[in-house]
Amino acid sequence: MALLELDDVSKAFGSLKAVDGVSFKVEAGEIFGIAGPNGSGKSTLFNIITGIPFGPDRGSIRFDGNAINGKSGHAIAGLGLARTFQRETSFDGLTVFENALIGASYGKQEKTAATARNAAAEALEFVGLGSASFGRLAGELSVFERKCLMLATAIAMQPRMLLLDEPASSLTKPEIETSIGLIRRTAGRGITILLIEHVLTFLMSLSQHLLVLNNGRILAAGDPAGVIADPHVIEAYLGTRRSAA
Ligand SMILES: Nc1ncnc2c1ncn2[C@@H]1O[C@H](COP(=O)(O)OP(=O)(O)OP(=O)(O)O)[C@@H](O)[C@H]1O
Repeated sequence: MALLELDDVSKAFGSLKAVDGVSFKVEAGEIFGIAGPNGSGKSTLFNIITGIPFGPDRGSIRFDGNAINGKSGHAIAGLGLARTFQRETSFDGLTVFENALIGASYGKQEKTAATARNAAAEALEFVGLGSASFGRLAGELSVFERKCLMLATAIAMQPRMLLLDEPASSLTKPEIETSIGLIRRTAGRGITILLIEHVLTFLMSLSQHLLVLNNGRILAAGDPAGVIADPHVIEAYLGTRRSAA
């Protein structure tokens, strides 16, 4: 059984079909990449999977055997599905440790206060925000550190699956390399990863499966090398993106 399964899922904003009849499966343990031009529906897809801030208009979404369409974002997170956001999102007035502790308080497993603190500390160390960073205010971190904090907060939830929305955006080349290693190591913890990214080298180096969206619909999906060689993909996406990636 797939860990995540979408069947004919759609979401419209007025007459705009942002996600239009999308079906795919993500197997446990894989890194599954999603590409597509600006406005193709990638973030909306993440929103409707996680229920943050809204679910789909129609279609079925199953996670770990549970129907999750229509459930609240809180309930979905509680089943072990965590996400990060395209823009660095943290509680800027709280410390690094307090942010991760909030993540650790969510998630599938009930945690005692001590277990939650351990999960928060371990996740922060894992992403490279060592104990010297714990007392810093999140709002004072660099963009890269804020992305690491967002990842640590999600990992502290101890999810089965993590949805990463453009983790490489606004990063320098060395930071992108570090981020690739970090995502590989995150998958190595047994966390299944669904990854949206514009930087194609990033997606290609990480993903076992690749899906390309265009105008809310699936343009191509499958083995990454085959997908990026698809003429429809080259026309709709890579033709304008390859030089920028
Ligand atoms: N809350 C909303 N209300 C109205 N329209 C929306 C809303 N969210 C997204 N859209 C529209 O839905 C379409 C898909 O947007 P979405 O953000 O999902 O695309 P994307 O592929 O993630 O784009 P990008 O790569 O630029 O982040 C766009 O036309 C966008 O303007």
